[in-house]
Amino acid sequence: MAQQGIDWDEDFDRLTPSQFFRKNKQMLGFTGKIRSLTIVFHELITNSFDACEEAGILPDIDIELKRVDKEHYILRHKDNGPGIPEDYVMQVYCMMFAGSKFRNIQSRGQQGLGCSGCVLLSQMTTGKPARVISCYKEGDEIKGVKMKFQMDVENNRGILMEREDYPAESTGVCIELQFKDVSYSLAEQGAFEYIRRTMIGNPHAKITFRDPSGHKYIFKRAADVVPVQPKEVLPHPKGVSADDLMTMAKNTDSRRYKSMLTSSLSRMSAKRVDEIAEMTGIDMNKRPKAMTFPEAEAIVHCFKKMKFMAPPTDGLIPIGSEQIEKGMKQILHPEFVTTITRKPVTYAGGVSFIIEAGLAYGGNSGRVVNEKRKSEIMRFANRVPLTFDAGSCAITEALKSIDWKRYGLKDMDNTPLTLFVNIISTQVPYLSTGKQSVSPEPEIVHEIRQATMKLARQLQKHIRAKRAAKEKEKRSKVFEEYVPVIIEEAAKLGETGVPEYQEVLAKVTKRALAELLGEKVEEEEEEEEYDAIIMEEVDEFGHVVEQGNSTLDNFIDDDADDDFEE
Ligand SMILES: Nc1ncnc2c1ncn2[C@@H]1O[C@H](COP(=O)(O)OP(=O)(O)OP(=O)(O)O)[C@@H](O)[C@H]1O
Repeated sequence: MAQQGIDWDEDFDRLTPSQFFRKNKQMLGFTGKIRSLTIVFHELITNSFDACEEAGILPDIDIELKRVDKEHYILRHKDNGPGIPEDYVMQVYCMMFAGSKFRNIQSRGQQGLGCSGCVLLSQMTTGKPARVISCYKEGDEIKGVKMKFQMDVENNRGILMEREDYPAESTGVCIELQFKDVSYSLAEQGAFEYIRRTMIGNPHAKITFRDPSGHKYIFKRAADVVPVQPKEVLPHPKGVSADDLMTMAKNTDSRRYKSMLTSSLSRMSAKRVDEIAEMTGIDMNKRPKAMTFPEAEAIVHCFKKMKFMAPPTDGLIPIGSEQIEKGMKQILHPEFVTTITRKPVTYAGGVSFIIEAGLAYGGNSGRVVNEKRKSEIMRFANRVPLTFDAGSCAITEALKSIDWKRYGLKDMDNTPLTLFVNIISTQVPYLSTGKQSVSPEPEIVHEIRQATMKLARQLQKHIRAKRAAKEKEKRSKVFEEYVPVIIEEAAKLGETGVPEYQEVLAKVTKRALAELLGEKVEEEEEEEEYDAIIMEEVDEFGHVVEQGNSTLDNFIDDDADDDFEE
């Protein structure tokens, strides 16, 4: 009889992270053809932005997507960032959970998965190698290297196939990957829309995109300042768990519990540690390596009961309402725009975050569906557009819970309106590794509601003022039509000449109308001008459209296409 159950020698095995994600690529966000390609754009763009900003460089990104045949594409993505030193190139692109952002710092990347996920998808769908040119500084010298490699999934590392020096003039990375079973689309969840939204949240960036039909779109910079780099912040006592404390204790260089707690946590003074010692009876002079789990639990229990100052907020750098406004004006050319950046607050007791929001109305706001403009929601986390999994997201939940009718928006769906919401945090509580939706923590939902309700009130004022102005014009016309007739007829009846009445009429109509509308008579306020349109030849989305040859062709030898014949 065949043996039942587990054959431990035969069956017991372990997966490398790459093997795990090869089996579960949906966990990296790679589901569906359109979505998969958008996620690739997302990963490469966010990495370029993070790298550029860390180095104080205004991002200038060139993307080219060539269609080889239906659902088979070559993607070239080039940035002007600091580049990746040669020794790290294959780790970045072939090793899952490897990166430089595992600190308590606000950045778009958090997990060390993005780049290698793209290489994995490319390899899984085409079997083609990745090609990278990296130009980086070593001392005062700029070095360049050109590499061709594949991912060794079984061992979570890269296999180098070719390498040569590259004559570098400036720093940056250019990666070329091939994909099958993906699809380029102009739909809301497609790659083009992803770039459009990215530009609203990142007005300091420039992206040049050549689409598969050869159209070149230039999304120009609307702001010339590199965002201030957020500082790394220590975790707040209210935000740590017993397990976090155990990890700190294992990895600290401090020699006592006391110094470990004061140096690893924010808002933790020696006096507060003495209070904890008194409450728990734990000797705070012990060596951290000796910390037991029950001790860690007791300390965290104290944290929960104690009062601390809110976490420091210099680790959070919002886009800023002025910049959001610039981004929205640049891309949407709205009739009206209003933005807000709320004060930092915390969720889960100790993780700080900031909500920012913008509302654009009229112009190119909203999305065109069946030739009609509908309202649209643009969700962002740390400036990155969240394009998928809207249903479960805190932003959707908050916006759904608002009674828009109270703000005069009776048919919200059919209003030409774009609502922008961005959550800034060192720890955005994503619902999955795909990082497409934010967990609906009550504090986050509350903040989003407060921000958007404020914007809705501003819009209501604008719509009311517009309506009143129209009404004014209508009534003015009535006065202007009838008053001259009355004056002329009265003159006839009184057998006198017609007096000069135009100047008086102008004054009277203004006053009479104002009284009718219950307003104070004031000088008309001049509308604020903005130089939103800095593009030359624009298409329906308001972007420069050019035709011509690819500029990227010279960057990587064009032997990529040869691989298809292999
Ligand atoms: N274009 C680039 N220029 C310079 N460094 C880069 C670039 N792309 C990636 N890196 C480096 O490679 C590391 C790994 O990137 P990867 O996308 O895999 O993860 P991540 O950005 O850290 O996190 P996440 O998985 O959440 O996106 C980054 O942390 C960064 O240090």
